Amino acid sequence: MAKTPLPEGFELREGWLQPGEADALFEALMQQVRWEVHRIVMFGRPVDSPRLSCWIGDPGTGYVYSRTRFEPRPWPPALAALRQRVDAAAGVAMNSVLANLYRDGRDAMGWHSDDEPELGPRPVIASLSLGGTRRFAVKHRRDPDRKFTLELPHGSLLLMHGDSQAAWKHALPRTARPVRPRINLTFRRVLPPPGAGR
Ligand SMILES: O=C(O)CCC(=O)C(=O)O
Ligand SMILES: [Fe+2]
Repeated sequence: MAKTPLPEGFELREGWLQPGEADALFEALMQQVRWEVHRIVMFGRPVDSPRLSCWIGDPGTGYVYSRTRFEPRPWPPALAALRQRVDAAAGVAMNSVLANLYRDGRDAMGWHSDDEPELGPRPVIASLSLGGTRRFAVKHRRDPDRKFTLELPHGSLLLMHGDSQAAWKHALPRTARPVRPRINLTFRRVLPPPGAGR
């Protein structure tokens, strides 16, 4: 069936992983990832983020997120081979991934863009979804009439590139529907700080 094309900079590949492969990856990540509550700063106050997370990456890919610095944990075995496939799909050598576990419909992520300076001006982000399908909401930063939602099913890969972060915000809203736990992996390429390697 024909689907409405997404705005430039967004591309959804459903069934990027076969269901069996996606099931196995979900189970492996549940075991291998050190899931923790990240504290973020909101309106100047520290709050627990409503989900479990783990920042994973190569050494030197420390990352500031919601004004909190995270040092990456090493890559779990389940991601070692997957990483190369993500790189091939995205056309970028990813060096880090933010893993999020949404335990139920109350876990969520608020409106933001992945526009941290460490990612450079037009980052490529590859977002792999596993487990329960959740709705991903996108809205334009300047034009409130431009917005859309996407269902992100088990095994799907959402690629965001170009102006997707500079011009748009995204969120993973809460839902009152019963939903299975969901893991999302957003692979990123953190650039070395200016002056590094000289
Ligand atoms: O869970 C999702 O699909 C979104 C995650 C996200 O936006 C992020 O990690 O920056
Ligand atoms: Fe994001």
